[in-house]
Amino acid sequence: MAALSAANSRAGTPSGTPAKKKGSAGGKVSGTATPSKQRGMDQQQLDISGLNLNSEPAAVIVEEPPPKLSFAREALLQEAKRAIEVSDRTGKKGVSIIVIGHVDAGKSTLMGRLLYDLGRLDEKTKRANERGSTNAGKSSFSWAWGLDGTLEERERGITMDIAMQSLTTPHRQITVLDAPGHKDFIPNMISGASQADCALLVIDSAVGEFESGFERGGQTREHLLLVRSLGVSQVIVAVNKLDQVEWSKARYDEIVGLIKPFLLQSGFHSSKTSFVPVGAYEGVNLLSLSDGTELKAWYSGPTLVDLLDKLEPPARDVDSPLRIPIANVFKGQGQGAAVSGRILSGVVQVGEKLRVLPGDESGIVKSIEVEEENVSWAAAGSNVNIQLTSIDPVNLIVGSVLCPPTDLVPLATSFVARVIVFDIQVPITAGSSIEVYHHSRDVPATTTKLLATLDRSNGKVIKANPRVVAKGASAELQLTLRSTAVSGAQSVVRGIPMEPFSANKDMGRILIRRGGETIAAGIVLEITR
Ligand SMILES: Nc1nc2c(ncn2[C@@H]2O[C@H](COP(=O)(O)OP(=O)(O)OP(=O)(O)O)[C@@H](O)[C@H]2O)c(=O)[nH]1
Repeated sequence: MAALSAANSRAGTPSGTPAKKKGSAGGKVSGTATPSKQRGMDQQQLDISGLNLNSEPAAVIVEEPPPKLSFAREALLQEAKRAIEVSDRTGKKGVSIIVIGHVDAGKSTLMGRLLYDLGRLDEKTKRANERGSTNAGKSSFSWAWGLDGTLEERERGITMDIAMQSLTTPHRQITVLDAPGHKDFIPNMISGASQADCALLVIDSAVGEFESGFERGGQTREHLLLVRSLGVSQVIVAVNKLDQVEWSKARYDEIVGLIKPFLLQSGFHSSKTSFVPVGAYEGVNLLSLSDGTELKAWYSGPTLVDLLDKLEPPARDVDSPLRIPIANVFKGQGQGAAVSGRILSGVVQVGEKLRVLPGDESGIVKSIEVEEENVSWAAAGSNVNIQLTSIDPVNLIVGSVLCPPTDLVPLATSFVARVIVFDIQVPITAGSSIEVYHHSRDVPATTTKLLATLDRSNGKVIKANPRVVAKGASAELQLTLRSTAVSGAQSVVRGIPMEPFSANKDMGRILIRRGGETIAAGIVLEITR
């Protein structure tokens, strides 16, 4: 977990020649804290830098000459396509997964144990985590400590933000985003899900626990709906803690029987869903079934790693203009800053000038890091850390989008969206106050018009200008952003950099929340202002 500590490493997807292999602790780059250093950073400092509230007077900036471009645009595209083709044919394919599930289902334990079994967590750290968690009276959380890095997360025994790790299976290089299960942290989970290709849903099979996670208000359903709405189409369901139900096949079958129809209803294709029985704490059926005597009596299917190893890598939209929504900002002393995020489309190279939207500022790419390695370029589908120079860090904000100065993302303050309404109790009416989520950005908005309710199967209008939109409906809504200015301040609405779904799928998805509850998800049809 430990979200702000993010970026232990990033998805291994085609990118330029590694310039330098770095140690996992990362190094200091030109006096700026690199993302991999963030784990050790003071929490308050991180929060402040994320919010851009730093009131320190600006330091005198001595400009270093910006790096030069290595490739002309066409040559870069050719190089990227060639490298992707070679990597797909011969190398390990890169995929990003988000680990989701109800609070305490065992997500961090499962990932901590898997990292250990795959050799990514060394014996010394494992023992330190065992000692630390035992001393804190939380010995059952020792595996989770591998991911739950902040003091508060360890004290509370819950994940609060997205932690990022990478692991390698025989044919895949996997970036793992461990999402918080607690409902208060759903916005962090939304930000993580928009960087993922696949989901790993962890279910607690204990009697009563599965039920409370799956019933209305539980996070199992909400997480599944959210990730599907954000474009994730593959899901592996790990039915965990089977040791607590004596490895009962009947219980496993019961859970699979209830989750399967829900996955289909939520829009997952059955060929892209799989189920696996596991015991995360003991490491049963993660890498092998060898310790699972009771499980072996009735299960001989794939292990979790077998399933991870078959995940389909994302389609890479290399030809479209570059789009990188900023998921995290890491500021250090002096000029520039590092940002992390997923390249949704296009290719980026060192030396390139990038515009930050919203706003008028541009920066120059000083370095790019993918999977703990500095590379000269990176393409769509990669999760990157980018060091930007020639820009005041105050202009780098979580939720902004990096793009080429010649191909700007439209800034929307009012738009039409087609949405699916979740299982809500109070229907949506015109003039309702809501919040729009787009990647890592959330902005207050109003449902200015209810344009139509639609038939979910064929998209035909059922009723134009309906008075309300109720649960389960599909509808077209006009949404308008509201100002976040406090009273007395000048009211300025900062637009969201977004594109219609027809132009760029990943830039055209939104979620709508109200009062801490996700009420609808949808796609942007048209930007009206
Ligand atoms: N018996 C048993 N307990 C487990 C297993 N896996 C996890 N646990 C326990 O479940 C509790 C919660 O585990 P976490 O890994 O923190 O759960 P989580 O889903 O990451 O929690 P949040 O991120 O806060 O939602 C801990 O006490 C774990 O030891 C398992 O296979 N068997």
